[in-house]
Amino acid sequence: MIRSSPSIPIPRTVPVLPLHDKVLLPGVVTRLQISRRESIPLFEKILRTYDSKELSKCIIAVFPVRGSPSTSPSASSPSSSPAFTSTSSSSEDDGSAVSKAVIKRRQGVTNNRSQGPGDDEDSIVIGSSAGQVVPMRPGSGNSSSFALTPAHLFGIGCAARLVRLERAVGGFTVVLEGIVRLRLNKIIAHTPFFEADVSPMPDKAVDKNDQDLQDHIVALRSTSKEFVSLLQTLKLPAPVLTQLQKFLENVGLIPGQVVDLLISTIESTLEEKIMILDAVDLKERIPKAVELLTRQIHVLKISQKVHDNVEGKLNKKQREFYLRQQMAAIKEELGEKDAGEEDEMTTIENRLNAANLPAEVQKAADREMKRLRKMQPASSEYSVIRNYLDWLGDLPWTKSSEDILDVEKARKQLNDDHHGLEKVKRRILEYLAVTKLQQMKGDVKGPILCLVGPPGVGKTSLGRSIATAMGRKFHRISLGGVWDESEIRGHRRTYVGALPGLIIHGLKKCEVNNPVFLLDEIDKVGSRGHHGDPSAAFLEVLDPEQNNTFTDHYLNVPFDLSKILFIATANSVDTIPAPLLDRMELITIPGYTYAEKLAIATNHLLPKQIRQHGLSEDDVKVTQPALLKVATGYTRESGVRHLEREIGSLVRAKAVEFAEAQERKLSNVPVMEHAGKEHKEYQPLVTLEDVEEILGQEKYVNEVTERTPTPGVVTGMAYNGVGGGILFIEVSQMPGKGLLQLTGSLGDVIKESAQIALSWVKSHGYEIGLTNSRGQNIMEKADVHIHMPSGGTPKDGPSAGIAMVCALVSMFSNQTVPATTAMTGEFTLRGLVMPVGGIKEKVIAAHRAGVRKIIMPLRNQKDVTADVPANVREEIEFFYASTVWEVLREAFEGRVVVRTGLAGAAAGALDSRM
Ligand SMILES: Nc1ncnc2c1ncn2[C@@H]1O[C@H](COP(=O)(O)OP(=O)(O)OP(=O)(O)O)[C@@H](O)[C@H]1O
Repeated sequence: MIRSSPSIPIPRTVPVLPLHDKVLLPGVVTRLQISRRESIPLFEKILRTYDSKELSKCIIAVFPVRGSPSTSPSASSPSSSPAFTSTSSSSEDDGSAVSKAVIKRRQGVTNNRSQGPGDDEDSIVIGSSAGQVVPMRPGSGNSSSFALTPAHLFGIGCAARLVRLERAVGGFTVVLEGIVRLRLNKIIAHTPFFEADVSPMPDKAVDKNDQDLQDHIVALRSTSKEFVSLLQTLKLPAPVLTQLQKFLENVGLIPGQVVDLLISTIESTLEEKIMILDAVDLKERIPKAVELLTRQIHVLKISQKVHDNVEGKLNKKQREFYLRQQMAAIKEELGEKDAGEEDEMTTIENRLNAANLPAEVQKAADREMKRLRKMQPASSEYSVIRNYLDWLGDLPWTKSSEDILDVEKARKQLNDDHHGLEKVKRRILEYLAVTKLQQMKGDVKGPILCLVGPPGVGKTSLGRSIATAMGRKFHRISLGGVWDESEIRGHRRTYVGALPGLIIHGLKKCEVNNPVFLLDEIDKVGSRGHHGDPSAAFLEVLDPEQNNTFTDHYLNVPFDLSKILFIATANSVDTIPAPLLDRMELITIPGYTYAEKLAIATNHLLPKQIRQHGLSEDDVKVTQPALLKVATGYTRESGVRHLEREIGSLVRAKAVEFAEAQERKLSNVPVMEHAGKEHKEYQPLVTLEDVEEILGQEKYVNEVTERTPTPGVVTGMAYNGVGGGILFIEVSQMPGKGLLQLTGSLGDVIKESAQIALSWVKSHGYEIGLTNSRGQNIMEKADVHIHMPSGGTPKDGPSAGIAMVCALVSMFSNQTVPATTAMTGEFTLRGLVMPVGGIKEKVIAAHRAGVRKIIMPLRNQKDVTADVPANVREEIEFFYASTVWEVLREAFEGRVVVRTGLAGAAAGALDSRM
């Protein structure tokens, strides 16, 4: 509140309130918290003496205190607020040294100085009538042990009227109104509180003829007007402003009061305020005040300018950043934070700004930033949030690489990198062409490709070629053995050490949001792990309708995966869950024939290995028969990975020879004498004979062609997801009671096939010519044992049915089936031959193994014509059967007596039911 000081009579003796770190000026109302021991008795007494209505009659003298050892600025009353406050509040607990210059002048007026032993500068007695020297206790270090003496009181103070007095925790709350300046003549009582003899020093009336004074008043008027108009921009309450303006109209009459009031509102130090209190003469006070006001106006103008800049030119985020910088500077000044820490914040913020986050993500980032700012950097939560923000900042939310959708270029790339695979390449090019058209329309929602085939047939390298052809980044995610959903989707942040999943990790690594992701071995993803089903996570990732809002558990904000080109690979589709399979377009890559392997080795693997070993194509040349031998004698696989490894060994051996030859050349040692050994000149050519010398003995012999036909042994054909192969079925009988024994790591289905085969043979023993009469049991006194070698490899499925029938008939009839004749086909109890899968792989593998005649179900004929390469078909004789009678006739080439009349009737009856 602003009040003009009324003319109130001031008693000559008044109680004293020592004021620490604060100055009360006439005309100003202030609120104080009283908690010092020295002041409490005064207010206790006032409360006892005056009732509340008479309180305003109580006059006390308020003198600033100097020399208090506690010189730290008051935390509860910061004097830095530029805002205008007519009623200020302060704790008088805090002490501060007052300006020595002012004090010294005052000392000359009222104090006697006593320089006794042990006295220091502060041991001053105010007023000789006090009659005593009160030395300050040496070493009194804190405010609680600070013993106030009259010597600490400043010589000029202010008479004050009590406006309000209330008890508060630990003392009192008082509101005082300054009335008039006072001079401290002497202290006349010390306990329980100081009482002093004082003389009021009211401002002299303004002498209109005093030109000096009038000039000062003119300066004061214009400065104070400018000051008040600036205050208006700070949005002070309107009533306060009008009151202030009215008050200023009287500046010509009461310039002293105007000065006192304005000075108490502006930013000024304690020393400056004491200077104003001390300036009793108006001609001294007004210029000082004008100086302080002018300074304040400057400060206000600058902050106004900064404010306008911040408001006008910067957007919301920049303004926040700017203000935060200011705050950082203030905090640093106050010693509350170190500069390095703020730097870290700025770094994170800059990174987030650079990441161009989508609105929803930005919101999450802002929220976490806010939390981070309030945290201690040493806390564990701090690093968790910091990590999270790092992830947000590192992800390519909007960064894409430019696509090259040039079908011709892609065709060239695929042809350069891969031999053959015509169908696969055609399908990939179709896919790229469609993607290109879709992209033109701005709608990219192609199917997910899944390359299915045995290991080493080039699925991964096809994926890489697609990425290169499109100019996209390539990332391979190996899914073999992924059992937890969280490996794909990440862990929630509530877990200690939580991290995002494989998809988000891949994106961070690629640094763009449209890479090619190769999901390798998607068929090996474990379903139903302990912690959620990982294949279920893929349902979302691979669904073009849903994956634009894929939410990783760790990030907890959606990331748009729709720009990623997903290509999956699998060895077999059997273990891929149906819903996942449904989302993918399958492209099957069968195993290679030897002719294809030879071409791949010649055109790709050999040149690649030569390059990798630092040689040139002229340094190593391998003949075609030698390469074929490496493929047939040292590898047994559908793909070419082992072949590449063996070729690598071959090239390495040649590299050593080559290096030695180079060394000899450099040291000029004659070829024959080097190191005492005999050396031939380096030969780049590797021939058929050299292969065994370099790679050692052949690992695989052609099992089929090397075998002599044996009764009870038949060649079957297998396909187990990682490629085709041949397998042998061995049957023997021994004395017993008609039991069947099965070995060779067989599954339930294959075991049942064996039982069906045995039952059929037993029931048709007479027709096949194994028994002489219909009722005779061929196993009356015998047990039968069926074994399939490679006991370590699990086998299952119904496709060995007809091979088992032939093996049993062969054993019972003692007739052989040629080893180069292989067969596959499911067999029913009624003698029907049912179609089976994996024909292409089985035929190619059998061809590799040396099989030259294949018996298979009639209904598989179309697979042979459509899928089996022509060169393989040409070298194999196919026989298609629909009943087991036909199989037996073809397998034994007429050597088994089939009672044709009966068998033919049975076969005809069966045929009509098919
Ligand atoms: N048709 C081909 N032409 C040229 N190189 C080929 C061909 N097929 C495979 N390769 C080469 O064979 C090697 C193995 O291929 P890759 O790693 O792509 O097999 P994969 O099918 O992905 O196997 P896996 O299923 O075990 O991951 C690679 O070096 C690849 O370049």
